[in-house]
Amino acid sequence: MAQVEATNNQQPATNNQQKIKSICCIGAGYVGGPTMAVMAQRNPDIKVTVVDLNKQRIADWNDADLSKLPIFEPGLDQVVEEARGRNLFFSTEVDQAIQEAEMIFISVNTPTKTYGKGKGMAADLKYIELCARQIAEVATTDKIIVEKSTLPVKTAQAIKSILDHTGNGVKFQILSNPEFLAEGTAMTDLANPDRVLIGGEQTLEGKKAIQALVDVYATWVAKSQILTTNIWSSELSKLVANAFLAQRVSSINAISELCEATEANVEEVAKAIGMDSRIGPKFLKASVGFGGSCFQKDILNLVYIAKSLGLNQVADYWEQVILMNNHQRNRFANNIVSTLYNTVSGKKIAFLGWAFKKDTNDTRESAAIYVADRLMDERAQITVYDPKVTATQMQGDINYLNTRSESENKQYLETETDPYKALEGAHAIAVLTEWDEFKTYNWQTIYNNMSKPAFVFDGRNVLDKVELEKIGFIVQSIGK
Ligand SMILES: NC(=O)c1ccc[n+]([C@@H]2O[C@H](COP(=O)([O-])OP(=O)(O)OC[C@H]3O[C@@H](n4cnc5c(N)ncnc54)[C@H](O)[C@@H]3O)[C@@H](O)[C@H]2O)c1
Ligand SMILES: O=c1ccn([C@@H]2O[C@H](COP(=O)(O)OP(=O)(O)O[C@H]3O[C@H](CO)[C@@H](O)[C@H](O)[C@H]3O)[C@@H](O)[C@H]2O)c(=O)[nH]1
Repeated sequence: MAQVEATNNQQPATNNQQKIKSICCIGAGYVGGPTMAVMAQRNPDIKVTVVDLNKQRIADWNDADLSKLPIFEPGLDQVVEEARGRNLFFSTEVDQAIQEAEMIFISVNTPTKTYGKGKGMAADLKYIELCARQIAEVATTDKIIVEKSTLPVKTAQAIKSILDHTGNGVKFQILSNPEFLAEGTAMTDLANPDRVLIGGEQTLEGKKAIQALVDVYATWVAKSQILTTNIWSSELSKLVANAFLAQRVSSINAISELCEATEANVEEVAKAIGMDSRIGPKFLKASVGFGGSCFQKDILNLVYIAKSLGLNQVADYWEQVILMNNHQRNRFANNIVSTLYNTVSGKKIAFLGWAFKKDTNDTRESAAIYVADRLMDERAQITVYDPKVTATQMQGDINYLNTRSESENKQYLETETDPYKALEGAHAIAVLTEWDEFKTYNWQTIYNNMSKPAFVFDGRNVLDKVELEKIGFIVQSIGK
């Protein structure tokens, strides 16, 4: 990123610089909601309207009871409470919000395609295109369009082409402003970002648009942290950032298997290599595998782009990050089966955690889903406790895989809202998410109520192995 072209983000706004007064964000999801809440909180003079087609989602954002917000994110409720109704609004009136806004963020989902060309790899841009068409149809005044969603490099060209062919004289500037927040820490990431990246056309009009967005962020982000680039560098940097992060997780997970085979300890290895300032200590936590809506989707997208350009070695290199992650999940599930004397049929396996990481209710691509599916194939009886994920969500996640009928899934997958009940009578416990509360449980009571031998498979290395072994558990961790 240090190599990308820097522009004039240190310069103050000139007299003819546009000062944004009204923002609309299309998409009230995990990104649109928290991002706009912070933007509104930090810019009380700007009216920020977040719109979505999903009526229930908008109703939940407007719920007077802040515990009903559609997204669980520590600290989000306070920010919403401060700004909502003042200059932050959630609405289903998409056309009206588009018309009123000078700047429109597109923050809709860009999932992996499930059909046609690029199926299983390319990003599905149908929601993005729909937004562009709707803006083109409705807009009567000039607008700055901001790509907030994660998009393949060169998407701005397609958006521009749609917008520029309206024939009604309205002028659009397209910016790329990818979001780097991580779920569970979204509010601190947004309040104090490592960097804000803004890409735009390197023309006078493009630079003005970039400056208008820089000014929105500059009310709370130091200008030195606001990086402006050409639009393609910005689009591509988002995919590359996720690929590098995921690559670190797959790298340490690959080493975890080597550690298990050699009596090395992956945490000691991670510490030893992480103290090298060139490597750094972050994102070296071995686990049952990464999940989340972004890593897999974005790497597949990168792989697809490379393949489309005939860059097969580049594609293969990055695809390996995904293959290693799939391997790590399978390895974890297979190890449970082999340790439990090669059969889990009819045995109760209790899962602690279903979310893809702690402090979120998001389950997209969570390793828990794949581990459960594998164990259900072996006819294990799974009981899950997660402090934030609902039973409906868990059933939906398993049904989405289409491995077996919904009624069979119901038969093999149960949910408990009390962790001690979930663990009672279990043959084995599998820790799938690193929720802090798991460390505080009374493990002696849990042991007393389990079938013996009592196994723990700690897919997150969060429990105290030595203490659990003292109680009598047989504990298997990752990479040690
Ligand atoms: N989740 C994250 O942590 C994260 C972080 C950085 C970037 N991103 C990227 O941000 C984008 C959004 O991700 P998300 O997790 O917020 O998705 P999401 O599914 O939680 O939210 C997207 C929302 O857009 C709405 N929507 C879709 N089409 C619409 C339309 N035409 N008009 C109005 N609303 C529409 C959907 O109803 C949905 O509520 C994706 O490209 C993702 O890759 C996500
Ligand atoms: O050392 C680590 C770090 C993470 N993980 C796992 O990796 C996944 C992703 O974690 P994280 O990156 O913290 O959460 P996300 O919300 O998916 O955030 C990533 O994806 C977002 C969407 O693009 C980006 O904005 C963020 O910068 C990027 O960190 C989770 O399952 C984690 O448990 C590990 O197993 N070991």
